[in-house]
Amino acid sequence: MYEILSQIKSPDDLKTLSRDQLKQVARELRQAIVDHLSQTGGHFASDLGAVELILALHTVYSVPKDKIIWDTGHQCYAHKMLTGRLERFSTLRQYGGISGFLRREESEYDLFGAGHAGTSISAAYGFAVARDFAGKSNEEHVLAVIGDAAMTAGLALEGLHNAGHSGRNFVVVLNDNEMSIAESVGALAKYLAKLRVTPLYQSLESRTRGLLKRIDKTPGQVVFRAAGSVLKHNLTHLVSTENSGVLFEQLGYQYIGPVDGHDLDLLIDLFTAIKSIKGPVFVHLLTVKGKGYEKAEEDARKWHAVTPPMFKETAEGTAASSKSSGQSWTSYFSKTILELAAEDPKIVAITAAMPDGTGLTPFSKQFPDRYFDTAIAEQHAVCFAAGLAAEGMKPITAIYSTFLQRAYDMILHDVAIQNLPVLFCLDRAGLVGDDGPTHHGVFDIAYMRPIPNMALLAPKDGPELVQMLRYMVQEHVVGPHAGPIAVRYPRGNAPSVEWPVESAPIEYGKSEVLLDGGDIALFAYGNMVVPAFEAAKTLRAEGIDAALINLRWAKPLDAETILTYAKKTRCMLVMEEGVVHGGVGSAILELLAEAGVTDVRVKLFGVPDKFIEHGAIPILHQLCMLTAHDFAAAARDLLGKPQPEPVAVAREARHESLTA
Ligand SMILES: Cc1ncc(C[n+]2csc(CCOP(=O)(O)OP(=O)(O)O)c2C)c(N)n1
Ligand SMILES: CC(=O)[C@@H](O)[C@H](O)COP(=O)(O)O
Ligand SMILES: [Mg+2]
Repeated sequence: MYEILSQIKSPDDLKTLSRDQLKQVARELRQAIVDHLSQTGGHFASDLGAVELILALHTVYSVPKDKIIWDTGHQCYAHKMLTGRLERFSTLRQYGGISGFLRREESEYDLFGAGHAGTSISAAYGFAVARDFAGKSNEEHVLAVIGDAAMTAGLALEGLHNAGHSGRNFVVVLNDNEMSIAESVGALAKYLAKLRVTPLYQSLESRTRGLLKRIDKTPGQVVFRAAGSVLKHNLTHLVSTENSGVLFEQLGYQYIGPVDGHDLDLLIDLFTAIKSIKGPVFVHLLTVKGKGYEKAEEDARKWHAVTPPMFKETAEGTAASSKSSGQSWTSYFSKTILELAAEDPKIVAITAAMPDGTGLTPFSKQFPDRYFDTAIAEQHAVCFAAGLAAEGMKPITAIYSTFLQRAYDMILHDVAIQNLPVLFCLDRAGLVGDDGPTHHGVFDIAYMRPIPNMALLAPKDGPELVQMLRYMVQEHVVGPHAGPIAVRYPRGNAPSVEWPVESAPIEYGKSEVLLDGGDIALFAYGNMVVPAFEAAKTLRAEGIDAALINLRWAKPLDAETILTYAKKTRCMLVMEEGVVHGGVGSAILELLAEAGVTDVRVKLFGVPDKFIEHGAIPILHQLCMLTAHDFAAAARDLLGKPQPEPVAVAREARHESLTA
C-alpha cells in the first residue's frame, strides 16, 4: 500500500533513497496520515504540514545520535512512521497503543517527551550543553523544531534568549504556518508575517537556492567544509538587512530564511549545509498547515484535530459533524458567559490560544473588544487577569486545567496573595482521554487547594455549571468573600440526569444533599456525582441506606454537612476526578482529624499516584476505579457486606494493572 514507506524500518533506510524516491515517501506519508486518522482521529493539519520537514531532517541527520527535539509533539506522526511505528498506527491514541505525542519510553527516537507547547528550545539547549560536556560538539547535532505559535510561549522565548548567547552549535527550526490551533496572534505573529510578504523573501529564497545549487555541484568533504563557510557568510549577510530576521540575529542566532518548508530538495540541501555552520542557527521555514488535503488547507482551524466522522461526507456534501449528540460542558460555559457579559460590561474573557477549545469563539465575535487571546502564554494570561481584576474588571480566565499548571506562580503570587477576584474557568479538568498524561487535567484540585484565598467549585452537571458561573460573577467576586475563584469541568458532554431534589442556589461553602441516609455517606465532587448517584441507587436497592452529598466546593469545604454525615454514618466514600493525594478526599480527612472525628471508616477515590495513559475515558475510569461499580463495591466492603463475585475478580485485575 505504501510502497517505499512500508520498507522503511529506521531513518537510516532513507539515506539510501534517491530524491525522487524521497518525494514518493513524502506522498506516502501524507496518504498514511489521512488513511490512519480517518480511522483513529488525531492531530491532522499540523502533521500534514510537517511532512517534508520531518523527512528532510531524518534524511540529513542521524537520530538518535543527533538530537532532534520536537516542540509540543502533536506534529510528530511522520516522525513516528519513519522510526518504526507505521505498523502500529492503527492504535494511535488508543489505550495500549502508540501515543499522539513524543514519549521517551515509546521509542529511542523520541528523545524528549512533549505535549505542552514551548519546551523544545530549553530542552534542546540542555542536550547541546550535555553534548559539549561529553566533548562531542563537532560530532553530534542538536536541533529544536518549533511551531510559530509555540514560539510565543514564554518558555520558548526564555530558551531562545538563554541559548542564543551561548555560541554553542545548536539549531532552532521554526515551522511557521501562521497558525496556532486558531490563527496565530500577537506581535511575534505579525513580525513573522512581515517576513513572509516582504519582497526580500522572494529574492532571498532564490539566492539561497542558487547558493545551494553551487554547493551541490562541488562534491567532497573538503569542498563541503569550505561550502559551509561560504554559506555561513553569505546567508547571514543576506538576511541581516532591513525587514529580515534581525530579531533572531540580535538574539545571537545566524538567521536563515524564510524558505519554502515543502520543497524537499531545498530542505535537504539546506540542512546538509547547516551541519557545517558553527554556533546557534535559526532556520525559518514557511509551511502550510494541512498541506495536501484540500479541506484542511482551506480550514486548518477546523482540521487541527480530527475525528473519523469528519472524513465522511453527509448527504448535503459537507463534512459530517465531529461532535456527538448532547451538550458539552464547554458549550454550557460558552453560552452562559455570553449572557453574563451582555448584562455586565466589566466582564472580559481571556484565552491562551484556545478560543475554540474553551468555547470563547462566540464571545470573541460578540464582544471583540472584551476578548483577549494572549497566544500560548498562560503565565501572562493569569498575570494580565490579575491586573484587570485589580482595576475592578471581572476577568473570565478560561484555561485548560493542564495548561494552567504553567501559570502556578502567577496564580499564587499575582492573584492570590493580593486576593484579586480573578475568575478561573478550568475546562478539560479530569481525564481527557486520547491525549494522555500530558493533558489529563487531574492536578488542579491539589495544586489550587493549598493556595490561601482561593475558592474552588465543581458542578455535577451543565445546569449547575451555569448556576456556578452566575454565582461567581454576580455574587462571589463582589460579595463578602470576594477573591479568586475557580470552577472546574471536564472534557466532553455534560450528563443529563433527573436528580431526586431540585438544585438549590449556590451558596458560599455549601454542599447539596441529594440523598439522605444513615448507613454510609457518599461525598462526590463535580462529574463524580453522577456515578456516585448510580452507586447510591444500587446500594439503596440492596437495602443499604446510602446518603449522597454533592460537595460543590472543594474549598471552603462544607464542614458542617461533612461532619454531620461522618458522625451519623461513621462510614464514608469520597470521589473526585483528580489526583487522590492532596485532593478533596485529603481535605476531608484533614477536616475529620481537626474535628477529632476519628472513628470513621473512609475510602478515597481519585486518580492514583501514577501518570495515567491515553485511552478512551470509560477505560481510564475503569483503570482508576472511578465507576459506580467500584463505589458500590467499596461501600459493601466498608459495611462488611458480600460482593457479587464478578465484581471482586474485576477489581483485583484492575488493581494489579494500576500498581504494576
Ligand atoms: C502550554 C500549552 N498551551 C496550549 C497548548 C494547546 N496547543 C496545542 S498545539 C497548539 C498550537 C500550536 O501551534 P504551532 O506551534 O504553530 O504548531 P502548528 O500546529 O501550527 O504546527 C496549541 C495552542 C499546548 N499544547 N500547550
Ligand atoms: C496538541 C494540543 O495540546 C491540543 O491540540 C489538544 O490536543 C486539544 O485538546 P482538545 O481536543 O481537548 O481541545
Ligand atoms: Mg503554527
